[in-house]
Amino acid sequence: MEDTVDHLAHERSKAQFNVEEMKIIWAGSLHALQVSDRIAKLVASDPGFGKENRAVLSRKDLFKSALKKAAYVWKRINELGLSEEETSWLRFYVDELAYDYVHWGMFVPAIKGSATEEQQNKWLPLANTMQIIGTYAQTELGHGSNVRGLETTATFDPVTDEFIIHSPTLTSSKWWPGGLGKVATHAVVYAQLITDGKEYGVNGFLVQIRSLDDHFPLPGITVGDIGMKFGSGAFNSMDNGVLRFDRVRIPRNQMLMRVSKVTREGKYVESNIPKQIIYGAMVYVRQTIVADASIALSRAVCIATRYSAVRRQFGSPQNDQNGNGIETQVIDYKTQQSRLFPLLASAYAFRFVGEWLKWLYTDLIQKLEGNDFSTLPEVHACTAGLKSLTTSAAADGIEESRKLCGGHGYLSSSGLPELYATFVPACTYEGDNVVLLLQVSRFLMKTISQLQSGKKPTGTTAYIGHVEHLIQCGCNVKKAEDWLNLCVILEAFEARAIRLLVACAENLTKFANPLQGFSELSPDLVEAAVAHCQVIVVSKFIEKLQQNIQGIGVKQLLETLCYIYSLNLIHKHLGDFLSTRSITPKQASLASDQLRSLYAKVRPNAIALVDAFNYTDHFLGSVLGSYDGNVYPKLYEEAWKDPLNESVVPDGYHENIRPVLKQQLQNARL
Ligand SMILES: CCCCCCCC/C=C\CCCCCCCCCCC/C=C/C(=O)SCCNC(=O)CCNC(=O)[C@H](O)C(C)(C)COP(=O)(O)OP(=O)(O)OC[C@H]1O[C@@H](n2cnc3c(N)ncnc32)[C@H](O)[C@@H]1OP(=O)(O)O
Ligand SMILES: Cc1cc2nc3c(=O)[nH]c(=O)nc-3n(C[C@H](O)[C@H](O)[C@H](O)COP(=O)(O)OP(=O)(O)OC[C@H]3O[C@@H](n4cnc5c(N)ncnc54)[C@H](O)[C@@H]3O)c2cc1C
Repeated sequence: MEDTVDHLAHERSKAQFNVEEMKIIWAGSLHALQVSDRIAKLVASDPGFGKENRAVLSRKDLFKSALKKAAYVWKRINELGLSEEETSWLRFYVDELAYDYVHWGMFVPAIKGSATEEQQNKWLPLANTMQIIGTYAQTELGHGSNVRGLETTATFDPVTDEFIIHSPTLTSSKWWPGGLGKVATHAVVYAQLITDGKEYGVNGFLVQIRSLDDHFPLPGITVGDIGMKFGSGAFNSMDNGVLRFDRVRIPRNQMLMRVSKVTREGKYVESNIPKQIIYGAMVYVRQTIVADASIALSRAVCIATRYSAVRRQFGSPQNDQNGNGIETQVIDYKTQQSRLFPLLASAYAFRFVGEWLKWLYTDLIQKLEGNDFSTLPEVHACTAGLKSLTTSAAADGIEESRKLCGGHGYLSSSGLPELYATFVPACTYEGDNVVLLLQVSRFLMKTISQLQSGKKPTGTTAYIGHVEHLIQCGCNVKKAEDWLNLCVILEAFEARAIRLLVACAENLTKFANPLQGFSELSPDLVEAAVAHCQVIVVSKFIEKLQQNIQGIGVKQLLETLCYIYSLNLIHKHLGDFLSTRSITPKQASLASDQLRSLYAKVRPNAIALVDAFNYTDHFLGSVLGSYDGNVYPKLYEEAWKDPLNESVVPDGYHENIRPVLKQQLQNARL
């Protein structure tokens, strides 16, 4: 008989804030909550979107199942006439990685960002109706981070008015593009443009790779899948691919020509649009990955928090002297709280910074339409830095959540192993996280050097303009409660960041060769970039608190989470804060005292804070994290579904177990 008891009801009754209002804050608006909730329920109730145990499927079955779901997604979108907003929620809740992620997430944005209006008019209707399926073919076997080092060539032939796309070496083979291996019919291919015997750097080209009639590769094209990836399920439903060109010809007008073009005569012509716009699809996706990080982390934290409230270990004050009675909920252990609650706070922090980053990106797009490119460097630095910071923290946080669930967290049915395996490559794709932080530090060093010429930093670097104050200011905290001041916290973060940045800038001047200096100091530069990105996250959390926040207790809880996020970072990066004298050892110890009180404030609200994510059991896909907390029957039931339990005596018994046992028996008799 099905258990309908809510095992977490008592926990829910302890909440000191309005959960429904918090749901609105998490979703971004009442409208967003209503739409997402409606689509989540639609997905959860449709058997076509049922989640099989992906971990036990063979690669081929996994891939076939992802194809089937992607086709069903497309069918339902069309049948239901879903809007763009509803469609993205649908994909989100279906939660199955397939070629369509790269088609919509990169191929279409690359065309929108780098193609001329005429080219967009031709290609976007085809892509938007999926008459063609595209991928983003930039990375090669030999080069991923170093985009300028790509080896694929696109040589203009003025006789036929065509480009010849060629893979001159093994290392020039395109390697990794999602959806390329088995599905994509087209690709935006990044290649070195050559015309009139001269090289003009990397540009994008729209290339058809498979026949639209029989799906065979077109002449001159070699294409396939690059093989199994990390973990069970996870990215293995995606056909990341390899692609080689043997002098494949495409019409000249399939070069994406918004930024620069090649004329009929073969002349390379640059526009006044910055060349970096061809990297625009990456900026777009990095911004979306920050939102992914908050989702992935909140999902793991939701599972770990609910399970921690259900799981009991060891005695409690209510026990009798024999240790019998109610055991302690593991969420009540202070060590569990000090590991779990900062992750909960980070999930909220990343949600808010992601929301702000989306605004910053939208603002950039509006400015670009008016040929205003002024904010591009800052948007590049923010998207690169925040993508790096949030994905690294989320990946670590998912793994910590697994450990917080003890042994059961290691079971596939906990949902955590696959969540980790699916999310961890976000630290690499769309730019290796260290490489991206080096981009941020390059931008920051430039900002600092421009101070001397009187240029006033703006936006996220505005605090750098207060360098004199921040270099010499001291933190005023004298007792633990003094840390409950957002201005004090923000100033400590700004002081630490600027002191690290200025130290890097000063050290760089000691090198005659700036490039050598940059390389020599790169570990310090990365640390300074992280400190700067943390200033952004903390300040955007604080800005969120200044908005009109409705609902009993909601603002107070968010403030508590903001303090936990910040003070825990101080605790984690204590070396930086102390070595830059941004705080004293005594203040560091007061921050730890304050953190303990903050954890106590979160404790009664923990379950309600994860309920506010509004995740369905279908989306969570975890026997440990289900809403009702009915963990043990679900774990037990799930175990019996494993293919190994289909027979009582396993396949292979007669060949490989019985002979061993027999041997043991004979040895014993001798
Ligand atoms: C689903 C299964 C169930 C499991 C559960 C899962 C649930 C989990 C929940 C959520 C998870 C959701 C997961 C979703 C998954 C989605 C699928 C994702 C698909 C992934 C697709 C990936 C695609 C890719 O990776 S595409 C390839 C990306 N490649 C890179 O990023 C390369 C990185 N390298 C570079 O960007 C550059 O080469 C460089 C910037 C590092 C260096 O370039 P270079 O030109 O040499 O640079 P430099 O000289 O330093 O710079 C020149 C100036 O240009 C400026 N600049 C550089 N880049 C940019 C830019 N992008 N925009 C603007 N400006 C830029 C730079 O600052 C310099 O400026 P300056 O003024 O001269 O200083
Ligand atoms: C799941 C997945 C999906 C992907 N999808 C796509 C796709 O759809 N399309 C596509 O084109 N690509 C895709 N990629 C490729 C991805 O973009 C690259 O792997 C990524 O940009 C990193 O490049 P790399 O592999 O060359 O790493 P490398 O640059 O070789 O990095 C190796 C190591 O070197 C370090 N390093 C490199 N350069 C520097 C430096 N200058 N200073 C200091 N350290 C450095 C890095 O930090 C790292 O530790 C995907 C990758 C993955 C894992």
